[in-house]
Amino acid sequence: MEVSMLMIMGVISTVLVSILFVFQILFWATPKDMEGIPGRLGWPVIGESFSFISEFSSPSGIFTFMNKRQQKYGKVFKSFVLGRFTVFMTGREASKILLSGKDGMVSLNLFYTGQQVLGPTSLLQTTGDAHKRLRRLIAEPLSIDGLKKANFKLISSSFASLPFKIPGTAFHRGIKARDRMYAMLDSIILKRRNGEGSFQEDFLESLLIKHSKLEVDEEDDNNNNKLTDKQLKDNILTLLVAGHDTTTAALTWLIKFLGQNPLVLEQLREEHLEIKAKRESGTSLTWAEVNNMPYTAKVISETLRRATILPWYSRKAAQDFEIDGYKIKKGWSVNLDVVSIHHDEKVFPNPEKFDPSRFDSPLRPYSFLGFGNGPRMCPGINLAKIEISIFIHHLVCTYKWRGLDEDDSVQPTLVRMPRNKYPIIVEAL
Ligand code: HEM
Repeated sequence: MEVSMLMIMGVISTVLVSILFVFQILFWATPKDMEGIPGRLGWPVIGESFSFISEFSSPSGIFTFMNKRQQKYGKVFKSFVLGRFTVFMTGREASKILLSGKDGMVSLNLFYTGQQVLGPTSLLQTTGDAHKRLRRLIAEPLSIDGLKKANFKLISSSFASLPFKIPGTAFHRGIKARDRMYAMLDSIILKRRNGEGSFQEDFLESLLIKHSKLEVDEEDDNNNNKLTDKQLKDNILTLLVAGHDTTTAALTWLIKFLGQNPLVLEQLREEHLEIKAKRESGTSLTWAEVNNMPYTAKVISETLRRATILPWYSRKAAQDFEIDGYKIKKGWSVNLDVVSIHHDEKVFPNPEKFDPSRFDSPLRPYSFLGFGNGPRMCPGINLAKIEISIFIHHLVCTYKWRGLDEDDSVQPTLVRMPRNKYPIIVEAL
């Protein structure tokens, strides 16, 4: 049964893809409105996706792809990548317009597969006032005050790229993983509501106590402060997905950059050994200590600048607007090229160098976007910084390490990560 279903679905998909292919070859052209935007679309159907993906995995990452085209066409150019007509843009002006979300100018532009896996009430799928409300409710336990109480555990989940829900595909596995996560959350929520098991003061508990209700009651004045179980589950999943790969990638790049920059490591270690020396032996790091690690904070920012873990921020124009003299039309996919912003020589001289002292004095807004900016700025910023700071403390106080494979290529996934995952040999100091 499973095999014949598979075959039928395979044939249907092949026919559909072939029709799409022929259609695209026959009618392949820039959408009329986009003609005024410089740039080229590349081959029918695939556009410039091959060079996009192959340059994505090169040591300088997507920067080469962007830089070549910016030299030729300027800060705003069009392309066709990963199945979409897209306008790429860079610079502080573009960041301000796309990230500040002023006047509802843009909305988030998730791929179809991401939309399916995350569920309709995820923070990433809502816009405008609904988004603001969800952020207020979901992000509160992630604030510094919330975190002081919480013991938030991150579990991995998966995203997929090709939209074929056929057994064996990444998309299918992602949907299955999502369903397993929902079932797990259902059973945990039920147990907690019935008071079964030991009480746990964690992120889920704080959401359940404060916000959860079984159904939205239109008559209830407090409605605005409550979440249904569906909204709770969609958003816990969203936080897990958004928080897991980003944090692990940041830690991997951090270890790589520190290994390659012994002077930075030495200065970082000094900061942490000093903190450790002042602490009574056997006690844990305190909030006051984590909040007073100035050099560590700069090392984290420089890691996020140099690695640019999320290399572009994707939006959909919610209305017509103009940027650098080009008219952007409602419905277009517009991507902010963050790698170029983080490698702008005027703001970050010698941009390839790993140099935390760049953050000695404050930068102009929208020059550094490690956690984004505006209404969609990362709500996990505090949690991520705390996790990384604590990790650094134990790492540099206890261990030394060396890289086993200095291959510099990058994994071609949405979250930038060294392709070899940077294996190391660790020894006690
Ligand atoms: C080093 C780790 C992290 C980095 C570099 C990072 C980076 C970012 C960036 C750049 C954005 C904005 C993207 C855009 O404007 O399109 C973002 C959004 C987001 N991040 Fe993070 N993040 C990290 C950790 C986390 C953690 C730990 C969580 C959850 C606990 C999290 C949850 C989210 C969510 C839910 C959004 C979407 C917010 C919205 O659309 O309103 N992130 N992150």
